[in-house]
Amino acid sequence: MKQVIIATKNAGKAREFQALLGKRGVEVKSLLDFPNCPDVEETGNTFAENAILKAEAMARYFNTTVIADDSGLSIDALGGRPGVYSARYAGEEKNDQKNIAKVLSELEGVPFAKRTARFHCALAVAAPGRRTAVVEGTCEGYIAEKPQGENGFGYDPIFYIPQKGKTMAQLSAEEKNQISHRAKALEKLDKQWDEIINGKE
Ligand SMILES: O=c1nc[nH]c2c1ncn2[C@H]1C[C@H](O)[C@@H](COP(=O)(O)OP(=O)(O)OP(=O)(O)O)O1
Ligand SMILES: [Mg+2]
Repeated sequence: MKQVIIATKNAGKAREFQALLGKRGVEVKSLLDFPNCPDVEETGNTFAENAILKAEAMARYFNTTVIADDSGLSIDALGGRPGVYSARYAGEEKNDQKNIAKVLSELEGVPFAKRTARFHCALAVAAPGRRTAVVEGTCEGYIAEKPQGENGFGYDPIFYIPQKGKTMAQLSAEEKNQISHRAKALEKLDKQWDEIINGKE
């Protein structure tokens, strides 16, 4: 089976890539399989910039093709925050519960119709000696009044999808993987997929 390294230390993302790429006949390794690999500082101003930073650093480190995901939540009533700061919104410890609590308290009193938000995902594909490719996907929804559901990760319990009448965390993994920002971004790599996994290294 073909293998690809996803440059993430986020177990939730890794699980989703395993499902999404498994369907495409590709086995996924994440940085959780390489506990000694270095951390990459996310100093970019956009999801794309951060995805490129992570993918290129890890492509150099492993000397092979690497895909990185930089993603997050943009809330209109908060001027697009937490955005690229989604993971560390309530502090460097990157605690999902604390991040959710901070968002909910900032949105206190904001009526449902004004709680529009979207998940963004930028994927960068980097390989030694090749130009890095970037694709992006989004998923539209509303910020719920309180967390609901146990599935997924991150902000999923407060991300309400009107078409489903559920939060992202109330969807099964299969359902999330049909509509998520990550799935949409990955679809845009499908035409290049053969080249990505068979590319010269
Ligand atoms: O499908 C999602 N469902 C819920 N929340 C999500 C999703 N996708 C991203 N998010 C949130 C989680 C984290 O707060 C931030 C990602 O931050 P981001 O820097 O890209 O990932 P990370 O630091 O957790 O792992 P890594 O950089 O090693 O890939 O956005
Ligand atoms: Mg990160």
